[in-house]
Amino acid sequence: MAKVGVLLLNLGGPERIQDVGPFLYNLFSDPEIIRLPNPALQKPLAWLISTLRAGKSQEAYRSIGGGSPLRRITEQQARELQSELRTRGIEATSYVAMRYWHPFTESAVADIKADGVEEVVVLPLYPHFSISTSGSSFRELQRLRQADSGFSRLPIRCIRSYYDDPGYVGAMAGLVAREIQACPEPSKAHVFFSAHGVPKSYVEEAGDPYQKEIEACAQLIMERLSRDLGFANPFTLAYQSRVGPVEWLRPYTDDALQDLGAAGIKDLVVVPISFVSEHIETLEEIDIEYREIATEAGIINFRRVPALDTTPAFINGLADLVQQAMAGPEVNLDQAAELPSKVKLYPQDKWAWGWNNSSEVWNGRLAMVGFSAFLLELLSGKGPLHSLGLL
Ligand SMILES: C=CC1=C(C)c2cc3[nH]c(cc4nc(cc5[nH]c(cc1n2)c(C)c5CCC(=O)O)C(CCC(=O)O)=C4C)c(C)c3C=C
Ligand SMILES: [Fe+2]
Ligand SMILES: [Fe+2]
Repeated sequence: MAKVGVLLLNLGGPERIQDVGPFLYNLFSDPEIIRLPNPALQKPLAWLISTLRAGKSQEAYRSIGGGSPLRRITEQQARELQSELRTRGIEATSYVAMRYWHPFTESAVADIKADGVEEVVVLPLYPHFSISTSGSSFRELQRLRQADSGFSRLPIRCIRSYYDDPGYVGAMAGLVAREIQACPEPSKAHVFFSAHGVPKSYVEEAGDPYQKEIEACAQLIMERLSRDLGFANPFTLAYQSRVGPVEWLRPYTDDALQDLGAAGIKDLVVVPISFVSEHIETLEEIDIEYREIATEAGIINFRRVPALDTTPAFINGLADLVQQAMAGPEVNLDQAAELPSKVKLYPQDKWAWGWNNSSEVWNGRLAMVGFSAFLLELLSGKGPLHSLGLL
């Protein structure tokens, strides 16, 4: 039997407060996170945004103990998946590849090669595909494969997403059911799915299937709750973690919580739907920030469903996915990262008046020109801001 390497993809998180700045710089340097018409400006802009955001982010990481638990949990998931696969007679070894922090994708690939792995199964720890998450990690792996003939020779089977997989959906429904049952009047609890947001343009202009996969997933979890346990609770889906000034998927979680409070909802079961591990956006954003907003809006009982972490039903579901992938054809990284509709992100080259997509593109371009001039002035010490005594 071939030696199988299961490569788990995740985003990574700063383990100590001093990691926050460099972690954010890596994240904002990724064109799949911030898309610029001019790639030369990516790094300067990443530096600027990470510098501006670092204070707020550090404060959030401090409030959850000084760092992200993502590496510890992901490595635990990897160990438990490996042991489940071995129990099933599959000689697999699992590896963790983080996109923006340690252990980086390069080091996972180096370990795969050093261990003499003969075939690879790529499994994102993102159940729903997005350009900004699995898509970005697939592209990073593709770059490494193209630069390395040893790695590129290994057969590869990529799992693109599994938002509709019965194992994953069942594991989520099990966790949601426990929180509904813990409510004073279970049948009255309102189920509130809070998915990580993405900018609206990813979906509407670039063809990101993320929103469709999230909507279908929430529906499937509710159907499973109804089929297996007879629950017929009302539910809402909203999007959290907005960053920057552009429009993201709506409704926003904070607005939706206020609306539900105003509508008289008292018992809320909050389901963090895009995440399979506890991390800053569950522990800080939901448990602290959104809980406060909900309480102010009149919600009395705010119960947050825990993330899947190493829930046995989830680990079993992941093992099933790996087994299915191994039994199926090769699926390369290009196929895994492909978008259903290929739409250019910056199609509007013609000027058009008004607040429209074209004006947003031109605003972005003008901002880039202004930003470059500012950087040049900072470096050269000469320019209009110095003349005015502002620098
Ligand atoms: C600016 C754009 C961002 C997009 C788009 C985005 C999408 C996205 N992210 C996750 C999951 C995670 N994000 C995490 C951290 C994180 N993400 C962004 C920005 C975007 N994410 C920032 C700035 C940060 C850093 C934290 C902060 O300052 O807010 C993490 C790691 C968290 C940890 O514990 O360290 C995860 C995981 C998903 C699922 C997603 C889109 C589908
Ligand atoms: Fe994120
Ligand atoms: Fe985020």
